[in-house]
Amino acid sequence: MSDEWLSPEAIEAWWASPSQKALKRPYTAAAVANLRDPFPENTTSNAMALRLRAILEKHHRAKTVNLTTSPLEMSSQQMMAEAGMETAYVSGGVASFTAVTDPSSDHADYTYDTLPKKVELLQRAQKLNTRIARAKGNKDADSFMLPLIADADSGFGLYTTVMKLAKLFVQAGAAGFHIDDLFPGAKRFDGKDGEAWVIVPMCELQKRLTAARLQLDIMGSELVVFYRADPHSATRITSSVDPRDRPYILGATVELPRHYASLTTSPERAEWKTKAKLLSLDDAFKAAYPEKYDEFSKKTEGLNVSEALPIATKLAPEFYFSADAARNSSGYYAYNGCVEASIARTLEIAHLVDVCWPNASWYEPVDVEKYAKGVHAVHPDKWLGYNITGSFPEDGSLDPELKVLNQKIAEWGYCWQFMPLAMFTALGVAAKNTAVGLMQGGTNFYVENVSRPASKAGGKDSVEWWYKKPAILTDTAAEVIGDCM
Ligand SMILES: C[C@](O)(C(=O)O)[C@H](CC(=O)O)C(=O)O
Ligand SMILES: [Mg+2]
Repeated sequence: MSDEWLSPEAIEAWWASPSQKALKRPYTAAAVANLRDPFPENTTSNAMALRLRAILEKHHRAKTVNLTTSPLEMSSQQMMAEAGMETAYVSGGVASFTAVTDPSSDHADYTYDTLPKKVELLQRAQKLNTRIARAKGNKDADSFMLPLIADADSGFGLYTTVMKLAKLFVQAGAAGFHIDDLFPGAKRFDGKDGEAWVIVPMCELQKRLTAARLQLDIMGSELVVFYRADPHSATRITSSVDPRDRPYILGATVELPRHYASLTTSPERAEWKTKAKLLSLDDAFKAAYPEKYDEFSKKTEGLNVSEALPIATKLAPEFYFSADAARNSSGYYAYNGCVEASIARTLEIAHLVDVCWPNASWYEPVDVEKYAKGVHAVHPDKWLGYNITGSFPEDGSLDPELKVLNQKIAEWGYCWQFMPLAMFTALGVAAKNTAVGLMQGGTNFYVENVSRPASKAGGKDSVEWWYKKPAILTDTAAEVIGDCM
């Protein structure tokens, strides 16, 4: 145990260092020192996180974007490194199919240690690669180590789980992770009924990110925290408690005999939504009583929906608005997802995170540009991330736009972009060719179409794994141990 490690002054000095100085903590260095373990366990994670920080800053300054994907295992990860990719993403969506005992669509319902375990495996694989390369005399062996940016989803619970999760990621050697504002357990991808994208209130998001930051500080961690903003896709929010969510919470403006939650069929629900004329409290009041809106607005500043509603009805006794009527059978409120909501949230929490990313399952250029402008207007030095997961039109209609997409993304100020499913899908394509080839061409197909191209693809080093590559380490160890005769 070193005095320096447990000294609040040393923690403050670290907070003033280049990697940390843009962050603002709502707690003291003394509180962090009190919570520290006797010894730091951040070595690999810190080295990789500092490497990631340098990469992000380089691209941010040059107005270029670092594009990457999600490796499934050591082989695809090594190919990414050899191809010159500078970072790698560890996707929860991919893990839902490949790192669990019961694969399913991505509901982020795997255990909270699933992604840290995946990171640990990939990290150790990278280290193995590095040892092999060094044993073969490669002076640049270190370049095989890609900083891994992992999916921490919603943090899997309240602050204690978030802290445990952050700890596991540091121990596993992650360079970064992202946390979103989804409600754990409610994530769905079909979204047919508009109930799939449920976020927590602003205060809960802030607690999550503060908990993550606190755990990283406790561990003396340089890990890069990404806020994945989901409000622009959200259709539901678990609570109306936070005044900052008031502009986006929707309520019925027409009184109907039954509330939304009591309806069971999709057509009934759709009809209800049309008849209820959903609006936010402010928009509803403004539309009904434009002449009284300024007074309402002044009197309700800083109040949440339930606090502001009685003031509205005092000013206009005939006014009807009910956020409760629009709650669904899980009790969640209706939410007007829009890019403005994502920007507003990002600006509230920017001091706690290093990278901000508007999560989208499809290319929405107008919103992507708006988000970057909105965040950079206030925080010009904040790194921005971007992803596209969705499928692309097979008729090629979007191809001309996609050809210049990365350049545009970079111009708008994004320095990191990833396509989480690219490698997963590509391996499927390669697997199909291999399976069909083996069926038709037998062993000779393997030699001609797999192992020989693998040797060529690896240059001096074959990309064929099995015994050939790591054998050099076994031989070296055997030499060191000797015969002991
Ligand atoms: C990027 C992502 O976090 C992932 O797990 O790969 C996805 C995003 C998506 O599929 O659009 C997710 O978890 O939602
Ligand atoms: Mg995910």
